[in-house]
Amino acid sequence: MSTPLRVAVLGCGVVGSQVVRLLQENGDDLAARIGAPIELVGVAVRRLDAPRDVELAEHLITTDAVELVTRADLVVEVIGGIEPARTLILSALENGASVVTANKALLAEDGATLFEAAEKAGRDLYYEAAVAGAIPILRPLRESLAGDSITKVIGIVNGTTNYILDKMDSQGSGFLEALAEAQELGYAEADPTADVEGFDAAAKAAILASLAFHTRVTASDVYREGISEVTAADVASAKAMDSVVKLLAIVELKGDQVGVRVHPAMIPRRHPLANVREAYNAVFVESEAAGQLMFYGRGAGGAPTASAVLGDLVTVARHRLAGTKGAGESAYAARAIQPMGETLTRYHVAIDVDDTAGVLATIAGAFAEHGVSIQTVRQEGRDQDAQLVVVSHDATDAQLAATVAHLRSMDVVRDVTSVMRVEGIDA
Ligand SMILES: NC(=O)c1ccc[n+]([C@@H]2O[C@H](COP(=O)([O-])OP(=O)(O)OC[C@H]3O[C@@H](n4cnc5c(N)ncnc54)[C@H](O)[C@@H]3O)[C@@H](O)[C@H]2O)c1
Ligand SMILES: N[C@@H](CCO)C(=O)O
Ligand code: NA
Repeated sequence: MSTPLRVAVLGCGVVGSQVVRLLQENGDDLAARIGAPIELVGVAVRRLDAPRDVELAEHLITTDAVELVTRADLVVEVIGGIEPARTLILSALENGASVVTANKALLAEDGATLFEAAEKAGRDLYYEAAVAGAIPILRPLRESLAGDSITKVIGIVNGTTNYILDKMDSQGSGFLEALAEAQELGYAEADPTADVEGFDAAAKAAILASLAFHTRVTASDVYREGISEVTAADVASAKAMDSVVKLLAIVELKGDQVGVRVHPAMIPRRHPLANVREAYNAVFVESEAAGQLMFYGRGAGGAPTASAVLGDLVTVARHRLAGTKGAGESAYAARAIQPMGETLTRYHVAIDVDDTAGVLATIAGAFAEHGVSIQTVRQEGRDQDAQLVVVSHDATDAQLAATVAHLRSMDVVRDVTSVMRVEGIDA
């Protein structure tokens, strides 16, 4: 066998500790699969005395990540966040190391700098763990589907928010209670705002859009709404329509433009994404020749994420041994981003109205005034007032937003109790 490949792991938290565990437990198999032994030369941590979920020889632990990357052939970055992760990855590449990272926040903010550095260094930068954890989705987009034309990717790509929405739907749990459980289980980001407000899903949407459409999409290009405004009333309203609320990431090709958005949406319970429970993720891909493909599995958690990291590590190690590297960034198409206002969406709107003659026609008139056609209306009478639940046909997001603003200003409208986009039913 060849001389050992030296591996440095940066960060020993939820994911890092599982990467270290698998490296230590599966060393012989990994060596056989790669064709060279893997030698763990160090694990960079923030604090030497912090409790860790993995047994680790003391001489391997260091707080000097900068020094550690200078003595590794393969660097695994699982610290997260922008700095010092970016500087460490750049310095690893400059030193000739191949890099594996799970850091979607960094890739979505400044992937271009990292990809250019990897290209310049002639080294690999792999990041399967960054999107949908254990699910192989980036490699299928980069490699298996490289000969096809992808038209749309729609997915549940954040485990924490899916866990919260699932518990609200199935157990009537409160938002904060479900979030605390998701944090306890290791699904949430260090700052769970990234999950709850959709930043994490938006970073993943940017990465998916870049790969699917061969263009550069950054986190700031993504239209983003999180789930902090989703109420028990929204969840109940969805239930009444035999639907569920999910946080969706949707990236699609619209002519020459790329639509890229993250927001909660109601989807019918019969839709396959409706059955994605707890912290599971699922991603649908539609492409011209292959048609529809679905990827499903654990999108968060230490061991599942470490599985994707190790898969990349084996790949980049094999490349090192063969004196080659994988394909770099493919951004030749340079597409513009479609403004959210021009995106075709559908709305579900629940409205408390005065139960008087002609109210239905008045409400329908408001939709018509903004050019929005109605698909269904359900009315429930309740003493002096009534609730109307309207589901629109496809209209631009701008038309729908204007309709809701108009409804809110009307005398017959007591309250607009739920507004949510609808996905997954035929227009
Ligand atoms: N947890 C998941 O389910 C999951 C899934 C996919 C991707 N990720 C990504 O993996 C990365 C790590 O996530 P995590 O959940 O393990 O986070 P974590 O907070 O549990 O672990 C990060 C660790 O890095 C350490 N650290 C911070 N600064 C450091 C420094 N300068 N040097 C060395 N160590 C330092 C922290 O002390 C912490 O232990 C993030 O990019 C995250 O987005 C996480
Ligand atoms: N915090 C993320 C981790 C996986 O990327 C989630 O909940 O999905
Ligand atoms: Na993945």
